[in-house]
Amino acid sequence: MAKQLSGAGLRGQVAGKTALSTVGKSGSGLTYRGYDVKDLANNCIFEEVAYLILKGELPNQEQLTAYQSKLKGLRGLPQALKDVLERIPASAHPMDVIRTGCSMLGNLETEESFDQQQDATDRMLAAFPGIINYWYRFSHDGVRIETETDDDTIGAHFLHLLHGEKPSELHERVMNVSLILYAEHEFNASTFTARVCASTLSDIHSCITGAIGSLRGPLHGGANEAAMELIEGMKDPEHAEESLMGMLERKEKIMGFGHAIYSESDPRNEIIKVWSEKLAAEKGDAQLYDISVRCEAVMWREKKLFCNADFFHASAYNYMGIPTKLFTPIFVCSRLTGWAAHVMEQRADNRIIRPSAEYVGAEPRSVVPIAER
Ligand SMILES: CC(=O)SCCNC(=O)CCNC(=O)[C@H](O)C(C)(C)COP(=O)(O)OP(=O)(O)OC[C@H]1O[C@@H](n2cnc3c(N)ncnc32)[C@H](O)[C@@H]1OP(=O)(O)O
Ligand SMILES: O=C([O-])CC(=O)C(=O)O
Repeated sequence: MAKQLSGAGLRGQVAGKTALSTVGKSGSGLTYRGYDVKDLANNCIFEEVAYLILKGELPNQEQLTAYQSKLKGLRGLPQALKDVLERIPASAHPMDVIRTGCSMLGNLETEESFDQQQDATDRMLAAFPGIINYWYRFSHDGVRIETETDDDTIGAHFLHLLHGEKPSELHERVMNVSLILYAEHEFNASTFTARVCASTLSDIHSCITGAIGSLRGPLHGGANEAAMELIEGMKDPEHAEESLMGMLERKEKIMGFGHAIYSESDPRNEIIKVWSEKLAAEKGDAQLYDISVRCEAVMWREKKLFCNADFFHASAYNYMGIPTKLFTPIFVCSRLTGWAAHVMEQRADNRIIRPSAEYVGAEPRSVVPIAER
């Protein structure tokens, strides 16, 4: 059954055209340029999907190899950017760090004309894992890491920078799946932010910086971190059930559940859930997974609310040793593809986005001289 889309928050209003993705078109599906996300997650690495989203078609082997080697060659960070990152305190939120890093990159390597949009996007795709991990490792461990690795995929590169060693095949695969699942999602809040900014004919770094700010909130990308904070406070499935029942009674919001468009399920959930279970088995510790499964059952039983893409990402990332505060920045490293493709699409057929407001303020009135107020 399709969700009733009306009311506040521009729900259900068509705000433009896109050829990039469909969300919930057949009730629960998600497609990128016509391909089912499940098909892509089962058969591709993230770079193939980034290529598809940014350039329109899946690459052949030769194109993919060339694209991966281009991205690998763009991983180094300018010294001026490293200097800025070193000045950001360890207490900062990594989403603020990546927002600043993106903005600083825009100062150093400004997009001077729209002809540079593909190259500027590839540079950001290659550099974002380095930006976030350079700051993280410097501020938390006091080390200045080399941001260039020889890993073929962005997923492996990210984990390599974070942990200082190449990840296992399983972890690299999960990162690829995760980055594919997060890559694109039509007119969600952060993408719409990027498109509004693009519609003023602004530069791509401004569009992406704004989008990062929108993704940060707990109602959007920040939910994967909030979900982790929730489940790590639960001792076992029984305790999870008890805690959730209390939260529901107090009418608290449960992060990682529900969706603005999907009505019965988020197709990304069943995919990442399977990988979370595999990671639990690898670790020989299913506690977080079992707690998450119980949360899913309770939320459906009590409220008909389902896990969105973020919920099982929490346990999956945790099993791979990723600190909770880096969860949403990984989302950024992926969604950058969708944001940039939307910026390009907006630029190709642009009219400034400028809706109207229903005025609900004071009736017309005159200024009373300040001495008489
Ligand atoms: C990658 C992503 O960005 S996915 C989204 C990540 N965000 C979250 O997980 C945050 C938690 N979820 C939510 O806040 C919401 O479900 C959103 C923001 C995702 C969607 O918001 P909406 O479209 O306004 O939700 P919707 O119209 O379905 O809400 C219906 C009712 O269910 C309630 N509800 C929706 N989600 C939840 C939840 N997670 N916990 C508790 N109640 C909820 C709403 O409060 C609303 O109740 P009301 O009518 O009494 O106000
Ligand atoms: O579409 C939305 O509103 C939020 C979402 O799931 C996403 O951006 O991936």
